[in-house]
Amino acid sequence: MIADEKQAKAYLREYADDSAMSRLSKLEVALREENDAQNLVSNNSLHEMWKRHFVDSAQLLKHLPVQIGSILDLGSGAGFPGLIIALLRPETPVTLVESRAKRIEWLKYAVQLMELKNCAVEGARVELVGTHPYGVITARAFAPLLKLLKLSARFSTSETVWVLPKGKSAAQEIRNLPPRLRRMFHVEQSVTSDDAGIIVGKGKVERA
Ligand SMILES: C[S@@+](CC[C@H](N)C(=O)[O-])C[C@H]1O[C@@H](n2cnc3c(N)ncnc32)[C@H](O)[C@@H]1O
Repeated sequence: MIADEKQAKAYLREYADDSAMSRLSKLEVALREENDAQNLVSNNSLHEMWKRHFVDSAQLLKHLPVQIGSILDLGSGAGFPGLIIALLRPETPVTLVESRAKRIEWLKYAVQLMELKNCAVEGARVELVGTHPYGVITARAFAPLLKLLKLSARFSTSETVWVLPKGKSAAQEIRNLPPRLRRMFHVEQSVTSDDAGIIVGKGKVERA
């Protein structure tokens, strides 16, 4: 389990070269500033930004397939997890979907600041985004699992991998699914909290 910011940086070092580490530092400074103007992340997470946001996002990489067509992050908000995944998987196209105007502006700024050529911001409600197949669908703190699946089923194929950080509720949310969906998903342990789980699954959601 990652205990503190020092361990969080050491964890990220396994995925990030010097350039990526320096871009994470830039993101940290910019996010602190922007958080004064809009509430992007909770103030009590600011003293543990590397653990609570950067590692919490980067840990999803170990659940992704080696070959991915492209990644969809729903309700990206401050940019987690999509912004961090885009930084650490520069060869993979990542789309961040966010509906709130100030957050869309922030995400566009952060993509530029971090010089991410593989990251697009779709500034719209998920319901209005054009249907394309994605290799990976992710979302953190976006919606309860069943609602999330209803909103994003049309982006999935038989090869889609779902990677959904969910906190304490992960196992219960799977139990609440109808049986045909329940079979698709399991919970992996988070490295940022003993209590937190990541819902991982594969396949097309036909009807949620
Ligand atoms: C609680 S925040 C989580 C942000 C980020 N994923 C994180 O974990 O830090 C949820 C975000 O989803 C966005 N959102 C909610 N409903 C949406 C929708 N239907 N389409 C697109 N974005 C949505 C909100 O504007 C908000 O920024």
